[in-house]
Amino acid sequence: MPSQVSIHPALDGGVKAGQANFSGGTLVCACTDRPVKVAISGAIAHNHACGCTKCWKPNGAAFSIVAVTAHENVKVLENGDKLAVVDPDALIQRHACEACGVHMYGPVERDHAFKGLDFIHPERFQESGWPEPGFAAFVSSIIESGTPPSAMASVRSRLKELHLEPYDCLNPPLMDAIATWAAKKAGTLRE
Ligand SMILES: N[C@@H](CCC(=O)N[C@@H](CSCO)C(=O)NCC(=O)O)C(=O)O
Ligand SMILES: [Zn+2]
Ligand SMILES: [Zn+2]
Repeated sequence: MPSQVSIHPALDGGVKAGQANFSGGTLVCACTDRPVKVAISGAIAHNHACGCTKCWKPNGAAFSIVAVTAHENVKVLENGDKLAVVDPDALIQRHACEACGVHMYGPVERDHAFKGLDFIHPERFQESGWPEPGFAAFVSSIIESGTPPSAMASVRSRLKELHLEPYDCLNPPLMDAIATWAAKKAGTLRE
């Protein structure tokens, strides 16, 4: 039954619409003692559910909720000494709280279409109203974290029911942006 498949605790009851004019807030990790706090002073974009193994997910979630914001919007407010980069070789330099594991922000500093953007998890905002996820990315990747392949039809069906169109990479606008950047860099596209 599609409705029995769990996607993420914040989405399973239906995707709650956010506010289009949301202009940031404070991200807080899961620690009760000395929580890490990060200010986001601007809009977020491209919010999506992500099934990849690299994004932080709460316990029991098959998908993360992840969006981007401009790097200049990100400022560590409190307890930044608890942060460490999860994988220094990754494109996204995910800064995680070493005590609770929550990823607080992940800048892209490498020469890439996403350079200058930071990946963040809007569900960690202490404020409500963040724009809801609009699609599901890296859906097939949930198999890599243990979802049986036989469950994938139900998962995709449930994502569609939640109006989160499933893609096995990013959605077409983001894939087009990556390809456009690559083509311009290679000199095959000049417009
Ligand atoms: N199958 C792999 C996919 C990992 C992956 O490529 N993740 C994407 C999406 S993260 C948010 O949308 C990505 O861009 N990763 C770059 C990075 O992690 O630095 C898996 O599941 O591990
Ligand atoms: Zn923490
Ligand atoms: Zn991901």
